[in-house]
Amino acid sequence: MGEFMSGESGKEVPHIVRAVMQVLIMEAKKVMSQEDAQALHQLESHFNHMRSTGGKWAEMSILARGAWTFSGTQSTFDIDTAEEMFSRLLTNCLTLVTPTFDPLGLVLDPLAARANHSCDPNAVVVMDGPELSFRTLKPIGKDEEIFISYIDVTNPFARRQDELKERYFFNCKCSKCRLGPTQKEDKWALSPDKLPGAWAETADVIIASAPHIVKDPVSFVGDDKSSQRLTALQYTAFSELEHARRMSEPSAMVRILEGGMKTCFQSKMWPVYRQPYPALRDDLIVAYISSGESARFLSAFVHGVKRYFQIDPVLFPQPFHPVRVVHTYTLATLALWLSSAPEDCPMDAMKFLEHGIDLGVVIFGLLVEVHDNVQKSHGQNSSFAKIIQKKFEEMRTDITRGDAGMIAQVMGKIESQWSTLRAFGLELEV
Ligand SMILES: C[S@@+](CC[C@H](N)C(=O)[O-])C[C@H]1O[C@@H](n2cnc3c(N)ncnc32)[C@H](O)[C@@H]1O
Repeated sequence: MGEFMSGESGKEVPHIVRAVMQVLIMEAKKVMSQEDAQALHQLESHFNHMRSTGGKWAEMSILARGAWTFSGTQSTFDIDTAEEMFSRLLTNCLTLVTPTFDPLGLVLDPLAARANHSCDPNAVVVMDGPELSFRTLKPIGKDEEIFISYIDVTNPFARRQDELKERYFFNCKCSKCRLGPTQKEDKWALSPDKLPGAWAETADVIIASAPHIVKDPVSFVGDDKSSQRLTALQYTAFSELEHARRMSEPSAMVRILEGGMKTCFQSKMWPVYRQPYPALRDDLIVAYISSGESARFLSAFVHGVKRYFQIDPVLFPQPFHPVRVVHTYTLATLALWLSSAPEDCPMDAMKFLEHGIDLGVVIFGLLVEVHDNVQKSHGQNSSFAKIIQKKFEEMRTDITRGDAGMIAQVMGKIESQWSTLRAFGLELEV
């Protein structure tokens, strides 16, 4: 099974361009096995569909031409072949990620590319260096089709449908989409007419400056005035998420993400698990950590606690869902940091004491949970499972210090600590 990857930072040249160049060169120089080349050419490309997308294709075609030119394969392939390869990779590449889902580039695996999409998938793709595996989320019977997700399936119905249509050229009719916009992803906390006055005014200002927003099909809530206001706020919150994702500087990201979260929180319309509210929080946790500022680690921890109790169990119902396991591990790592660096953050120790939080018990409890689920989420022999095993052993040694009875004592405290921790997370208003 051939596998080619592209780019690590890719700031200058888009990953997709590097990937196309790499494939064209591999084919031209015949370093790709015949079997792989055959598997590659059998993949769906949607070339004709893409060419009919007007302005969007004009942009893509420039990138495809660039890849063809810089690959130096013009004497082997014509531009149509290069453009078709571009479409094929766009349809079939997966994002190359670390075991903790940090994006690195693109990967194309002709076998993995055969998996179709569902917004209620029975499998999830996990990567570990050069290895790619499908981990089950539900029992899959013999001859039953394996479905993965190509997009963020926690998004509302219209957004999922739009993304799949635009990028993959199909109308999703999965078990979840067949139910339409009726599921948890589409629930508002209140009906649109309950929008607080200050936010109604903010929405009116947004609409006055860009009236087309109220018809945006992906954010559309309804035609009456209150629904139009909610459409405008939903459009704005998603735009803020996209804006933050284009930033490279953590403090700029923090500012924009906090603004987006304010829209979701203060308008009172968003349940804590409705997108883009959780995505803004996820990115904010990462931005706080990336800022390297110790004061922000406590904020990251508190948001992580809220996510752990109130969001992840709704968005990822399986405790072994790899994303949920990684989030729990991130929380354990933050707690470890907070417990070991009180001199950097003198307020933290006080804050935890005031709340009756015993960080040692919390860290151990979180690590027990990750340890219990990592075999299913990432696989027993994965590098992530090995890291968890090592951390878990270190923590166990630290707790026992020659007295094996200490583990039982700590385990006995986990339950009461969990209600203290939950209450601590609930105190965070945003
Ligand atoms: C990565 S390929 C998946 C494999 C492809 N079905 C094949 O047989 O080679 C992605 C393409 O498969 C099709 N596809 C994937 N999931 C689908 C679904 N749930 N319903 C309809 N078409 C789907 C779309 O044409 C999409 O662009």
